Amino acid sequence: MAEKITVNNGVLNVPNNPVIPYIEGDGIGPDIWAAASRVLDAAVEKAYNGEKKIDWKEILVGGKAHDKTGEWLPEDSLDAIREYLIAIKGPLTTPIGGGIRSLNVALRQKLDLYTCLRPVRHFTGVPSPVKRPEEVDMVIFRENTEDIYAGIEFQEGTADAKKVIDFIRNEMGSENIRFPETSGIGIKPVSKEGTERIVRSAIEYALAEGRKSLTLVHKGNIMKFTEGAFKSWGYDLAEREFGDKVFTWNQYDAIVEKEGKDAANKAQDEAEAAGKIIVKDSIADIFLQQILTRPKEFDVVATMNLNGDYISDALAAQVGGIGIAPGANINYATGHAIFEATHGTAPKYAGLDKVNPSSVILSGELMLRHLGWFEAAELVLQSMDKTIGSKVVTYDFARLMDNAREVKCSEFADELIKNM
Ligand SMILES: NC(=O)C1=CN([C@@H]2O[C@H](COP(=O)(O)OP(=O)(O)OC[C@H]3O[C@@H](n4cnc5c(N)ncnc54)[C@H](OP(=O)(O)O)[C@@H]3O)[C@@H](O)[C@H]2O)C=CC1
Ligand SMILES: O=C(O)CCC(=O)C(=O)O
Ligand SMILES: [Mg+2]
Repeated sequence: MAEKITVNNGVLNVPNNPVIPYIEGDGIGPDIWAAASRVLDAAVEKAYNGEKKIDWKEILVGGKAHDKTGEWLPEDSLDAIREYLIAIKGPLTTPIGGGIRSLNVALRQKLDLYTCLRPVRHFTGVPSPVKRPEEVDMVIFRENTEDIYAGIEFQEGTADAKKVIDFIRNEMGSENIRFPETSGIGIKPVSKEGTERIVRSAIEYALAEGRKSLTLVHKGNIMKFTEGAFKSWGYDLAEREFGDKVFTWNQYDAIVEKEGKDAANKAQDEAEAAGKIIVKDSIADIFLQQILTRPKEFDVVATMNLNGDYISDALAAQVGGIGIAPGANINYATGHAIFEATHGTAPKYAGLDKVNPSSVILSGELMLRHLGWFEAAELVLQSMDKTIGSKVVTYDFARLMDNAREVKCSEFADELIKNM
């Protein structure tokens, strides 16, 4: 009998037949969801000989919801995720420059899914534009509820924009709005609480997974009280809450000042040898260069919303592209989580049964792992390795590989199931 997943003190209780809501998504959503759900079902069936099975429950959000109910994000759908805790979704369209605000962002905000977890690793045989893609093995913790991404914006020419601009100029005395008559305005909230909970999640993950370092990525030299504060709050939290489990670059600098560079290097070497997490930071622009030139130096990454958005697509390119980039939006305290691919609705490919379903399949793999269904998750990974290794791939990989056999989205799912 199908049952609900429940949570007790942050620990999930997962029955053998959990109800899991899914949102098919817009654009390529129906193609990739059809392929992904078959693969996930097959992995669970094979791993547990039919003892476990997911009871998928469709919920409507996006174009399909609007067509059927007149609403883009029906309250019923939100209630279903609140009730069943864990959901998985395809991509949802957001119009540019006007129209509805992002439903993807709204889901994250309404359910307070503050962690956007995006692991980036290379699968053997996947084509890449870089020489050593196997050196990329990073896990991005993107803050998911704040920053300029929160959607607090005032359109150019409106009374609201004028009011905000007048306030900034007249009450706050700022002369820095270059063209006050024709500016739109966006607000960038970054809080101590928001920073601390994402950095805490990232350090807990790094410790649990035996990772080596955490890099706080920011543009704090320019945006001092938002991105700069993220860095300072992050270091403070690491030292305060994780004590001798971490060694931070703050501590390194303090040793340099008192005892010199050699002593600081020695302290860092000792910390590494003792298995402590090295907490460091990097300014966002140079970080984007160094993930290309020195990927081995980066491991777990914590950053704000917009940086995390850019970084996740840039890193995905290094390991074969956005067609293979999974993700999850999680609130570790309430137990709510929505698993979703990093990419969007790729409208030009909608309905062609062409695109790579791997991002949603691997988001499902993350979900299985999150549920504690490790055997099924492993089957998905093994079969992905085997299928790509035999050069049976969708168009995105085929165009970068020699002698590949290009298959459709649904055929790629068939191959994965065959190879389990
Ligand atoms: N979480 C979400 O639901 C997200 C939603 N969006 C929304 O999606 C819409 C379209 O955004 P857009 O900027 O075009 O970005 P997309 O990620 O949708 O697509 C950009 C390009 O990425 C490649 N791509 C995307 N998905 C796949 C896949 N599964 N397999 C292979 N290649 C893939 C294609 O490249 P190529 O053309 O080279 O083949 C595609 O043209 C927008 O409305 C945007 O707001 C965007 C990101 C996330
Ligand atoms: O919500 C959207 O339309 C885009 C979101 C996005 O790019 C992301 O979360 O990576
Ligand atoms: Mg994005």
